[in-house]
Amino acid sequence: MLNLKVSVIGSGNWGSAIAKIVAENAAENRDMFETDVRMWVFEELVAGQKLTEIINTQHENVKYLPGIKLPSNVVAVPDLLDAVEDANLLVFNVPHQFLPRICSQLKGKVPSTVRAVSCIKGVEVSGDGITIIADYISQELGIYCGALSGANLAPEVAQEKFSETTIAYKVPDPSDSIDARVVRTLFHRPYFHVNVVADVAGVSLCGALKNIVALASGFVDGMAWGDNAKAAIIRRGLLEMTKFGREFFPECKASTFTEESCGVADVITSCSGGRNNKLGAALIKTRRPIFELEEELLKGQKAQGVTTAQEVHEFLERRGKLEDFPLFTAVHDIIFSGLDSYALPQILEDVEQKY
Ligand SMILES: NC(=O)c1ccc[n+]([C@@H]2O[C@H](COP(=O)([O-])OP(=O)(O)OC[C@H]3O[C@@H](n4cnc5c(N)ncnc54)[C@H](O)[C@@H]3O)[C@@H](O)[C@H]2O)c1
Ligand SMILES: O=P(O)(O)OC[C@H](O)CO
Repeated sequence: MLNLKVSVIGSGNWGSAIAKIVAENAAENRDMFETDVRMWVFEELVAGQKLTEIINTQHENVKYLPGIKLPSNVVAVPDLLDAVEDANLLVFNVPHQFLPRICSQLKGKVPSTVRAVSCIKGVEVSGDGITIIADYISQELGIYCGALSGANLAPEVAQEKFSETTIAYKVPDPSDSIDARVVRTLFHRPYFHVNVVADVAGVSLCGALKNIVALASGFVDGMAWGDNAKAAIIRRGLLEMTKFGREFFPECKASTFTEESCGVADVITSCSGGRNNKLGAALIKTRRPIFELEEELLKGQKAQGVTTAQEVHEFLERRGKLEDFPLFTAVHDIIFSGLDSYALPQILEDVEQKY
């Protein structure tokens, strides 16, 4: 009996869907996990009632994952430190811009034997440095952290429609009771197939960078340019994603970008039904400020590509590499500098020979 206590940090669209999966598996694998799964909720009032109370009584996150019944062993907890107390395994799942504050609250309060998996799609940039989220969590909290990322639109996963995902997890200590088998057991479902690999950097970068590509594919939708243009954006986006990985994270495996769910598959799904794609299209159609549109369209959910495009742009600029990533640069400039999206073919043509 391992009796591992699992806590999910985050309760948004994906946070709630992942808490559902983890709770289903905790209930079915009592030899490995404690049945109750705590889910930290950033407390807010919904129609005058605390969201944690609604989740714990109605078993539904009515704001961020409406229409989906959560298992009764998902326990919503408003206090972050209460949510992680005595936990053996932490599952991080918040929009990445909120992570630094969460980590600063947890710093020094989590034993080094605790293990973590990050489901967050983003990066941390400071100065001319860039850090994948799993490493950021490891550095801030002094614990090992792996990464989960895949072609996983949360509403479809929550409705138990078939999808696949990739988990990068390298057991940090051979004596660990939390190994790849335990991690897979926690996340794998008949409708949610998990493949465990070792490439934490590759899996993390795929998840972060595809959101920039999805914004560009939204621009294509906004201009009604059709499927050929979208395929071109996907191709160029994948080239820039792999080039970025090769150049700044040489430990990445090329096969992660092509063979795993977190790679090509996630680019395809995000460029079809994702929030970043939707926001990119709305931007081109309205030319309204992006964060205003995000609030209006997503109602509290976040499109991570916007902040990631800003962060990646800042990093590339400091490194003098903007010209080597014309699509990433154009996405930033279309959102923040008023670049005309109709210039995309010209921009991409000018640099074609660089690949
Ligand atoms: N939604 C999806 O389909 C999906 C799928 C795969 C991966 N992801 C990734 O998962 C991560 C989490 O996304 P999500 O969809 O669960 O979130 P979301 O977009 O639904 O964001 C809303 C969440 O942010 C929280 N929040 C708002 N203000 C906050 C604050 N100041 N501090 C802390 N939390 C605050 C809200 O309480 C809510 O839980 C992201 O990196 C995202 O890219 C999302
Ligand atoms: O809705 P998006 O654009 O945040 O994408 C959601 C998931 O990352 C798709 O895998």
